[in-house]
Amino acid sequence: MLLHMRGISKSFYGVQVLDNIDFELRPGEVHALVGENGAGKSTLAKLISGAHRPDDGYLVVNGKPVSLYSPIESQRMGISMIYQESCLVPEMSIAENVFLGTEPRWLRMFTNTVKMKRETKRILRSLGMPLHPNTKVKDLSMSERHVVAIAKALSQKANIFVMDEPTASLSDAERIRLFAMIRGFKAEGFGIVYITHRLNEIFEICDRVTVLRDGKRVVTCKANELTERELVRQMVGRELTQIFPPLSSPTGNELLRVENMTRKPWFEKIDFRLHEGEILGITGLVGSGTEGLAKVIFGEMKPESGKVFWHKEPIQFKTPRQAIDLGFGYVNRDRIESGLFMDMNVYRNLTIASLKKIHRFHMVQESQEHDKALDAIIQLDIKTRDPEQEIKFLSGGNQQKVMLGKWLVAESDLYILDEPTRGIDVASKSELYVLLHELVNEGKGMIVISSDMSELIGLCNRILVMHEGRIVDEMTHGEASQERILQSASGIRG
Ligand SMILES: Nc1ncnc2c1ncn2[C@@H]1O[C@H](COP(=O)(O)OP(=O)(O)OP(=O)(O)O)[C@@H](O)[C@H]1O
Repeated sequence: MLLHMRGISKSFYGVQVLDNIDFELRPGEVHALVGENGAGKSTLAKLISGAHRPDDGYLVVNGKPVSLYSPIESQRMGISMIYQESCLVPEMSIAENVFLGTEPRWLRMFTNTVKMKRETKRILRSLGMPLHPNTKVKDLSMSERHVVAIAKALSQKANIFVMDEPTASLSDAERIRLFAMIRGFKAEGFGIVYITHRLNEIFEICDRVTVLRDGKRVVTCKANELTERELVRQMVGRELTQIFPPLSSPTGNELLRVENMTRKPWFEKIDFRLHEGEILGITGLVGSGTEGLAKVIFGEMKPESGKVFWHKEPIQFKTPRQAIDLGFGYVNRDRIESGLFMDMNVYRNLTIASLKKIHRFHMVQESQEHDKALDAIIQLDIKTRDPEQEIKFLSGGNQQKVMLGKWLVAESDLYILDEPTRGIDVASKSELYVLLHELVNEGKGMIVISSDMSELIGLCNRILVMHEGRIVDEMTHGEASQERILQSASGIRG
């Protein structure tokens, strides 16, 4: 057994987050860890990687009991936590990142850069990605950064990898490459703890699955012993029959019009309209221009040319503040950059875009602020011990809900949502889809940018597909299929 955990319990400020958990990892196994937002998955992962110490229970790693519970000890024992790109220093080269903190020495004094580069090159080759060790991490794509994070783990001679939502920001092609790499690790006898909300991945790559619910282990079994429906029932504790609410057709007036909009190198000559009551989906492969388009509409980036009309009146934003004042809300795909203030409490993060409305004599009306924020907490079922809690202590999925909640509190009229359900569990997703429908039924407009094709097809009235900065296809809800979207996004059709 590579990893053996028995009777693990953990509380934060008196709130039990993990309760008597048993978990194990065998050589050559990918063991999925799933559950709703806040179920305790990341906390368990942090216990394995030594970032937290259990209140009760014990861990045995590669046959040795863990005593210190520190990241350095767990690294020495063969564990590596692969945090997407966040553990890398963008300004440093690949080789410097791979050996950061473990640089090979020459005469005990000087860094042996030649050895460092040679070793980096060898590891990258073995991973099937022959990047130059001198390349700066900031110049790499998301999946290349991922490979560097894995190379770093391998350089530390790890045989247990903990991956927390590793495919969340990867394209389809990048995901396939990661899975090939994981299969290689299995063949070497390495073990992987794999946390995901994408349930189809469990059947594709995982051998066993453990479901957590409210900090308790509900079941551990072979992945092929469960159907997706049963898995969801175990996670949620009830049957979840319909994910998407029925679509109503938009009948409203034109809300937004984008005309001949260009911002190179992101996109060119973009034209589209959005109506009251409409959910417009926009999709494309990584680099197709969808992210830049959202930023330009929200005033975060200036267009080179083109016009935007709001209720048929031309508008030109100098700052996002002007967009917010006009009723625009924008959920950025990157949670770190998104305008969440990690050291502020949940209340303030939810009301930050609406403070102008709840000011009186230059003072924030606290009771009004709390009232509005609590509505959003209830509507989105945000799991927080106390809304006065700093948002950094919320689980990832619950932070994502706060990003959306901010625009509910602001009572926005246009929602630009870029990957809005990233990191959100399946039950919360279905509740969120109902909420989005309620908003458009009130006459609001919504642009949903998503790489999840089933989400687009289930949720949107119309879908635009972008390829290399241009809109290459447009389809109604009835015309949409995964095949057509994929073909258009790859430039095969249109
Ligand atoms: N350092 C901390 N201090 C206080 N509470 C914490 C801390 N870390 C986690 N929690 C709480 O523990 C609970 C479990 O969080 P955890 O991040 O493990 O959930 P998760 O299953 O990974 O959720 P998600 O799917 O949203 O990522 C949450 O209620 C969270 O707010």
